[in-house]
Amino acid sequence: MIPRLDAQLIRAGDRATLAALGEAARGVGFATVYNTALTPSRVEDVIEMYRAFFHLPESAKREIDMARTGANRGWGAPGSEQVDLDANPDYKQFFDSGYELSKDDPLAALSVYAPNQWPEVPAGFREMVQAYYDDARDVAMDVLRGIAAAIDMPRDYFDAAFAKPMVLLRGNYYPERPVWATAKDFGIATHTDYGCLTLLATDGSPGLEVRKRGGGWIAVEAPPGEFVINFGEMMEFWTAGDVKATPHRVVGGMHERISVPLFFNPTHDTNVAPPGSDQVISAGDHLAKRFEETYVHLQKQ
Ligand SMILES: O=C(O)CCC(=O)C(=O)O
Ligand SMILES: [Fe+2]
Repeated sequence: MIPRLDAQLIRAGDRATLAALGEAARGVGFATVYNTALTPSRVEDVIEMYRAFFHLPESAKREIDMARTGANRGWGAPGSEQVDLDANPDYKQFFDSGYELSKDDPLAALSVYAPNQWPEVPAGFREMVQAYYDDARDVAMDVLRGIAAAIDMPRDYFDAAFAKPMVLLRGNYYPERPVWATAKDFGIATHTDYGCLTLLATDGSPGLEVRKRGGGWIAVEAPPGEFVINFGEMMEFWTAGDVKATPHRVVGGMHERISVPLFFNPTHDTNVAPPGSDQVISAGDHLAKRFEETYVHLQKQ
């Protein structure tokens, strides 16, 4: 149901692989990819680095709490994101880092390019996370080129939109599902991602569930080194609904779990409206709007 695809075959333009990718993009909206430039041991190291960060005492994480800022860089406490307004805020914690512009860049004041906040410990956290950020962006760009080809667009159709991309890298930490959790409490409640493509690494634990077109949920698991990919709202706009942004969630269970999504969002000024329409949908406006809806400290009410 969820296809497993070889990233090198996507890159090489292998017909059968692109056909499966196109089918996933138009259908269930999820696939997994393996055999990327990011080796399993590299991904494991990154996951363990995030785990060490999340295991720090709360006081250390509070030092870089994003709730003290007007943006979304640094630590997000439990209950600080509400992705579904019909559910309670998520019980997960997370750490977000993103694209930084030089101070004199005309877009530098926008909150989608806010400066990162790094913890002092664990040692080497910043370096490891930044190196992963750079390499995961290349993997995501390659997959996106494959998708363009798979849906009969020029392979480089999306390239120009990623010059100053609002790419966000997140570490999610799901503790054991709390005893107080009700039917309205989730690790992450049902949502669609906001951008173009999400490249998700997990520690291999189960938890992610993907909504089937006809209703019901499919569990998706991937060990470190195999990535779950899915498509976001901007991609659905941009392809006039050809590519699907599929709802997904994590209810959470008996064991802690780490996942590391890279949200591959384009440059702020990109128009992600359907090609040939006279609509304008600014990627930056859409992202800022979704952030203001879902981060509790940015909600306006
Ligand atoms: O942890 C997961 O498997 C999914 C996380 C997710 O959907 C998200 O962070 O947007
Ligand atoms: Fe998601």
